[in-house]
Amino acid sequence: MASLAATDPATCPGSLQPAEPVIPACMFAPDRGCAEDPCAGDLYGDGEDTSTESADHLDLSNKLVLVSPTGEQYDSLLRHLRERIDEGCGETIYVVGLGSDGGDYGLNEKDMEASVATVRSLCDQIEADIILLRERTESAGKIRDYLIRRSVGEQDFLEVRVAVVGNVDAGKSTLLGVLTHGELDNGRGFARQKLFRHKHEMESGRTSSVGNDILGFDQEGQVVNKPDSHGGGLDWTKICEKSSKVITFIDLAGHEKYLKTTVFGMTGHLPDFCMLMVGSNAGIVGMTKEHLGLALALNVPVFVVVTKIDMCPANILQETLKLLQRLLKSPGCRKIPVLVQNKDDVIVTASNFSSERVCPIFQISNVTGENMDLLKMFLNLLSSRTTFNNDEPAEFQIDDTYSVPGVGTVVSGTTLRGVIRLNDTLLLGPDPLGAFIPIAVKSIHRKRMPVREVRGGQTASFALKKIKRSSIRKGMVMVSPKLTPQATWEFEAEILVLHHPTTISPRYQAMVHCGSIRQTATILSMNKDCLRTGDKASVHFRFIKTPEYLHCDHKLVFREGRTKAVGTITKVLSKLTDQISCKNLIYCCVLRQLKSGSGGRRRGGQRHRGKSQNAAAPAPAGATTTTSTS
Ligand SMILES: Nc1nc2c(ncn2[C@@H]2O[C@H](COP(=O)(O)OP(=O)(O)OP(=O)(O)O)[C@@H](O)[C@H]2O)c(=O)[nH]1
Repeated sequence: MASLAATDPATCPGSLQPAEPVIPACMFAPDRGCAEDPCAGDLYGDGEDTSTESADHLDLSNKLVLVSPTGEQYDSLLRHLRERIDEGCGETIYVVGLGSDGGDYGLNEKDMEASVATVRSLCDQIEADIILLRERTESAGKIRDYLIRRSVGEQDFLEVRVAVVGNVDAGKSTLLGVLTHGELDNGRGFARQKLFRHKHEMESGRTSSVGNDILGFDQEGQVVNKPDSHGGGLDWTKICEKSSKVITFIDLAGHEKYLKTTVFGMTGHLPDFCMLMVGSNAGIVGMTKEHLGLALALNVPVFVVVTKIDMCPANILQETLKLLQRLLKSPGCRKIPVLVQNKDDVIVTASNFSSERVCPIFQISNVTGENMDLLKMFLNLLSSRTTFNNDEPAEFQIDDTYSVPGVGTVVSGTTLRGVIRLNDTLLLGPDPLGAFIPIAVKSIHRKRMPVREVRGGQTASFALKKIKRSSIRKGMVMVSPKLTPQATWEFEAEILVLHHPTTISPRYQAMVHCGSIRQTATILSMNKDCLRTGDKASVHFRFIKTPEYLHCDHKLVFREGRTKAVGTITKVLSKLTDQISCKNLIYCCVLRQLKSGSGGRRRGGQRHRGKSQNAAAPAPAGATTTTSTS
């Protein structure tokens, strides 16, 4: 069984035995191969898992249950598989030959054949494709892992979003160039040239914008991307048509000066996973910890890709891996780092990845292509974390707007829940007064491909009827009229200050990122006098420019320069009375400061900018009329 400890430097050039003991990959294996496995019960994921028996009372824990199931057992197995596919957003890894009832593992040839025939028949019933991932031999025979993925038509594909972060020069753009264009790098920026979107990026070699690149996998798990032989461009429509799964990479800038864009990419583009890139020669430098912290704060599962192993001396690589593992295991991260070295490790880590605690680490070279196949296999096995329900009222968050000649105003973003169909009328808002207006969807594109509908978890662009681009901004939403949406100026959040040079106190202003909302907010009050790095508090915020559409439990990032806080919205103050009482609170605050003569003076490191006066001024128009015009 693969494990870090089993690494042989001789067989894996450039990769060395880490000095620290690390968790073996088999700890998470569905086969419970490690006797010392303390969490096997929780992480066990094979087809005969008894944990889902709530669906029915039948015992499906015997490895032979698939050989010749009774009618009742068959129905039960079908229900069980359906549930797992729904949970996995359209796919699951199914293990044949592994009972959870304590017997020997493995099936003989004949029983395996019969079991696989049963699984195939189950897959036919639910219209799913089945791909063999691996076969291994145990004491009583063979065990096989299959990927079962719901079949999708030409117009449909499973969608997984991966945010790509890491310090400048870690090789982010290069890896995306290599993955999506299928050509290796030359170590001097060849592969990344295909991705740069702005002239200055081409010249400086630095990513500044949020870029989207796609990688399609067909039903067999093979990459379908075929760059055009002339311009080297990718035909997204062709990729999507041929793919059963499309990975969208959200390529985020590594340089600190583009942190605002990076935070927006992480909050506004709703990544399912985060790929943290680390240059093996440079190690954990610059923005690496910052980006990791951001992903952890937003509860996005992270996997790490260590690049440039072709040019890194063995001792430096070892040092980087050691520091990386120490960082991941530290109390702030509480991850279980697992070094991925072969296909078994890929399957084991991918099937346990959504647990958020496992953190797979890949070591790759964009120049030689070493271990690229493992990374691709892992990407193909990742499943979306957004489950969707057809019956939920639709909600779509806007992260960009365009004016397309001949089409009109187009908005792009992510469908958070429900289904949006062509010609649906949704409510768009909030406008500066907090109002929502009815708007019809003229056409829908997914990855540049025209479609008739989009579902929760999918990104899309909508052409809208009779609306100017200037009246739409990032952070607005389009929602089903059933939701009777309300905009709000104020909210409460539990926040944790990750970094601040001095102290934060009421009237402090900073940029709030929440989903695709990006707006300055003022702290009106909090349950502590002031906040320092590491402090937690319940804080009352107020947007300074326009009201926004918010939900409780949404994650937020609050930042200004190097100051950063993360948190969760606990209360949305949308009622008129709430807001009036908050206005009173502001006046009291101003009065108190006038009396004490401290008005306008800097307190505890808080920054007073022109804008901060807005906070203490009477609420702007619309503040008292929280809203809903449908
Ligand atoms: N030898 C070698 N060079 C690499 C590898 N990966 C990337 N490079 C080189 O490293 C340099 C930086 O790579 P980029 O992809 O631009 O780095 P980045 O992380 O996207 O940087 P920003 O966009 O500025 O955040 C380029 O010259 C690449 O050719 C690798 O695996 N091996």
